[in-house]
Amino acid sequence: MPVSDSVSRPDTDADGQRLPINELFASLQGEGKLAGVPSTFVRTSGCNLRCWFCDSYHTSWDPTHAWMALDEIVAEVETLAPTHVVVTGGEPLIHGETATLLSELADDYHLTVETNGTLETDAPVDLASISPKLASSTPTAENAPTDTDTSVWTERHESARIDLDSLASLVEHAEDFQLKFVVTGRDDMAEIESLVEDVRGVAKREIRDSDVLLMPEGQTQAALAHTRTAVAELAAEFGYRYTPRLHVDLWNDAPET
Ligand SMILES: C[S@@+](CC[C@H](N)C(=O)[O-])C[C@H]1O[C@@H](n2cnc3c(N)ncnc32)[C@H](O)[C@@H]1O
Ligand SMILES: Nc1nc2[nH]cc(C(=O)O)c2c(=O)[nH]1
Ligand code: SF4
Ligand SMILES: [Mg+2]
Repeated sequence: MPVSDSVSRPDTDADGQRLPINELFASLQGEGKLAGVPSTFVRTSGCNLRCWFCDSYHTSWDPTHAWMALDEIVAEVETLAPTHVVVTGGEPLIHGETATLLSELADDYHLTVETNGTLETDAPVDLASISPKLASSTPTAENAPTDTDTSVWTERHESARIDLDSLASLVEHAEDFQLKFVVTGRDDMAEIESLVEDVRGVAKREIRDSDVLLMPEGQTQAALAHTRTAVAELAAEFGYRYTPRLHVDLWNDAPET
């Protein structure tokens, strides 16, 4: 269960269901099995985790957003050209309304959900893009992207970051899935191997090595320059797939890309 999404809901809900939207834009899918595919991104705000490296700081550590009615979101998606929609965050599955949005889009769009894998959904999903968070993602006083005391999040993040039942449910539920790990270096590999085996043990669906993707940690082109070659070589060595971060290669850390 989410421990806190850091998003206070408005008092009234006269306009029907709404979601806190941080940004909504068309770009190319930059990560994973569909890298390069023109896609519309709907980024919800609020997260139940606090990765120290989060590249969407304004949806997790310091959430900002406009409350948009689901009809408004669908209308905005319809003004954009892509036939693929990526619902991301923050953690989109902390909001029950995300399932309604996905249902409303399902007939007309290919739907990817980017999720940290701690929550289940019964919504229609074509690609569950699951990014389980490793021990190396846990915030500490040294690495947290804020000066305020984050010790409460060190504990919350560490205790909430892996939920095997949710991981298995997401793997089983969607048309297709990927397990997309953010890799900081070789020290992450033992945990990845053991977690993949654990999920294989509970999921009633085959998880091929080609469903396991290693993605270099890095929010900027300069940071990725330090990680991508080593992570690509780890993928080759362990037999997993490598995914670039095309959007960072192309547009660095610009918003709405
Ligand atoms: C901002 S998250 C939102 C979705 C969800 N909360 C999650 O973590 O999967 C979108 C994707 O960016 C990845 N990500 C976030 N910060 C990153 C970083 N510094 N380097 C590489 N990938 C990162 C996440 O692992 C996830 O795959
Ligand atoms: N171009 C682009 N591709 C992405 N794939 C996953 C993203 C995300 O933030 O979830 C993302 C993103 O922010 N931009
Ligand atoms: S789970 Fe996703 S949105 Fe939440 S802090 Fe980690 S990378 Fe950011
Ligand atoms: Mg992103």
